[in-house]
Amino acid sequence: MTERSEIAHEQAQIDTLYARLDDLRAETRESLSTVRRSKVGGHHQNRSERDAFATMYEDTLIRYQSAEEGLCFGRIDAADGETIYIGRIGLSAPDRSQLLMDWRAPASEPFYRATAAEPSGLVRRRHVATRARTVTGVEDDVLDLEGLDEDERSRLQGEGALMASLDARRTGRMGDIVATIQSEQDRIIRRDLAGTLVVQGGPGTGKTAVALHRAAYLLYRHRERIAKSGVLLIGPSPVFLRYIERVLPSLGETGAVLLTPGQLMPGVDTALRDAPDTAAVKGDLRMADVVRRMVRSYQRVPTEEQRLGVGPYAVTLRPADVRTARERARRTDDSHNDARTVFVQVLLRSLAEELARAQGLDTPGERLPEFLEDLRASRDVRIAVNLCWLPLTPAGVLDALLSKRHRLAAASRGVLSAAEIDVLHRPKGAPLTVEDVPLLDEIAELIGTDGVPADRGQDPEVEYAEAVVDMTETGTWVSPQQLAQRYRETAAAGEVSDRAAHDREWTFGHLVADEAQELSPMQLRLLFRRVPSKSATLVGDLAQASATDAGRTWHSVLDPHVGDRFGLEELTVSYRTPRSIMGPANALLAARFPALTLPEAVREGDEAPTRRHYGSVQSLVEDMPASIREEAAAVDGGRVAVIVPEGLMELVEHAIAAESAQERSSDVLEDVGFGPTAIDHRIAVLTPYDAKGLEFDSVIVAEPTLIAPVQADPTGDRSTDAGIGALYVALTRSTSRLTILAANPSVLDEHFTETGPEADVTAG
Ligand SMILES: Nc1ncnc2c1ncn2[C@@H]1O[C@H](COP(=O)(O)OP(=O)(O)OP(=O)(O)O)[C@@H](O)[C@H]1O
Repeated sequence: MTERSEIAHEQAQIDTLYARLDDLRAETRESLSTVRRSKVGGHHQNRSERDAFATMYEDTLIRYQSAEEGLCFGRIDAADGETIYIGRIGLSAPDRSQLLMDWRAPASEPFYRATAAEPSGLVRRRHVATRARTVTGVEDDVLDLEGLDEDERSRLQGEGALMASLDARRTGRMGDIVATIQSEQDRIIRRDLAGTLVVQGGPGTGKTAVALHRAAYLLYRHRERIAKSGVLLIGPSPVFLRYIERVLPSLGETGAVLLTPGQLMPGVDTALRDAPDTAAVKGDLRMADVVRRMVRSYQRVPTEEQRLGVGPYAVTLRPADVRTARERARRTDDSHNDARTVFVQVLLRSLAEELARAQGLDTPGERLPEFLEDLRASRDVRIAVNLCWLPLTPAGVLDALLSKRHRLAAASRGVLSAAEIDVLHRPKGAPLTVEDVPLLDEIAELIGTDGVPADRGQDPEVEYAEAVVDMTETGTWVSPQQLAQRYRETAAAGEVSDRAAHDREWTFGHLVADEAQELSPMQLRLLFRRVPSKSATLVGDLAQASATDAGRTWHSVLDPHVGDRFGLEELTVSYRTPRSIMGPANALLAARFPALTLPEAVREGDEAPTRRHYGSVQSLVEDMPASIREEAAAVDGGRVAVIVPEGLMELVEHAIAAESAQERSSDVLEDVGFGPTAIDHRIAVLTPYDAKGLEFDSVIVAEPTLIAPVQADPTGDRSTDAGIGALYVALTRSTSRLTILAANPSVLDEHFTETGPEADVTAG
């Protein structure tokens, strides 16, 4: 058959599938309206049954809606003549025969795994490309060995479909890759739920894509086990979470909670980051000891006896009695605030004996309750008891620890050095940082209370629900408010996000952590507390770590948390960054990380990277608007990132604002974004940290030496390679164009050729 007749054949199939999808959607909408109409009145059980049905229909509708674009993207033909169509969801005909197989079903596995060398019982795999509901092309991989030579082409499956998707202009948001998952990725996506899995891979190897598809896979295959407890998804920054937030809804999945490490403690939402030396100390596991000692320091035995007034009488508080009460309380093994009840009970009992004696009695006897009440009413007693065992809040303890030097020194004695104590010390009431969150959580664990008032700016349920509704275009039938309300009320995804926001003790069914190389030991300790089963997927790249440490391995990172009980997979092909950029970027890294496999780019790239020299930082910044316009024009509607060292951010913002104020006609500089919503704009100006995990058609990196300083290090000690990871991140964000603007020499000089003198116009 010719390609045209093949397309016509597949069009007929696709038409049948969409017709079935339309029928099912109409049926579900009808059922949902019926349930909603009958929603008034009835007793509690009826109402909750109706709510359960409404929930089910809403979820089903969201799934159907999310499947509209690219409903079916392939088919496999088995050697025994059976043909299976593969799609975003499963569909069956009214007679229950299978029309379309969900990509996550076991029967779909060969679509992703089969190669000419190992055809998995297939003779052919076909990729079907569609636009809206129209078939635009078919591409076949012939898998029958008889029909093929030994051929390396089998390593990349569906090469045409893959390349088309990789070459497409970026939209600012990550999309799913169901149609073109590669076999090394599929193997990871379908790994068992149990245990911890680490996926190491260079920039653009699909770690984020794999992590998200794995979450969707696990929610599908183990819905019973993990949908109720949910999947916790951690990403490095708010802008990153915004970048990926549509992928799971586009796969029809809503049962995941997306948080940054600054949001892991209920009631706290911070993106402030400590300086690297402070962050390193706060992230060290020794801090668990320090905060434990700090909490215990609130359980004090006075050095002397004290006289306490109780109405007209006086009683003596004796150190020995306090010690006995403290021991009894500590023996309960309860947390500080819970054990305090026992402490107070035991201590008040002994004070009641005193009070009885003060009133001429041998023992309190039947008047005990009355004596206890008198003791509780005494201000002296209340103060004395609190001084011995104060009820605590996590924020209060942390603030005292970090702002009171003597307490910090006492809690850290023999654990931290004087220099480490110095970098921790800060003024009272300083705002909370991301690195404080695991400390707060550790304290909360020890004192047994959430204690922190809720302080989330926006309602996370409504925000998430909006993304789901927007993504799946279900707005006509389900409003974000309805969905968010349901999230709050039902045992579905929403309860999970609600609990995550309000209940520190909620435990998740699975953890997915992206950019896991950024997680400190204390952050990992917190995360594994949220997932006691240790069922986790951690994806990251040691070479992209902000804190460069060439000696760090995944074993050293995970040893304190799971020992050596974790699986390690490696991804080696960069789908994002072309060879023209990946080559020199890898060269920068190769000497520093000899143990790491640096990724091979799958695409050649048409554009050589550019490095421009300026006479001064000022001329570089002044020329920035022109550089941006040039790149925006070159990618014609695509996305541009300007990656700027933190120290230059203000200057750059100013230069762009000044230029765009002058410009009258419509100009790309009017569509420049900063901060967490930067990616909603054609031009995103980002710090190297915020650029983590993102990708753009064109990337401009400003003054690299402010990201990774050139070290004059005669000893050749590579451990001083600060910022190399961050610079590697910046360089590898591009899918096609890279421009480096530099006024000063940088570590890139030896790897990226300077562009000719015509670029040097502003040099002075
Ligand atoms: N099998 C695939 N089919 C189509 N596109 C893919 C595939 N695998 C990866 N990609 C694309 O490659 C790009 C890089 O993927 P991703 O962001 O997941 O990489 P990463 O390893 O997380 O990168 P980084 O470490 O830089 O954050 C994305 O645009 C992704 O959609």
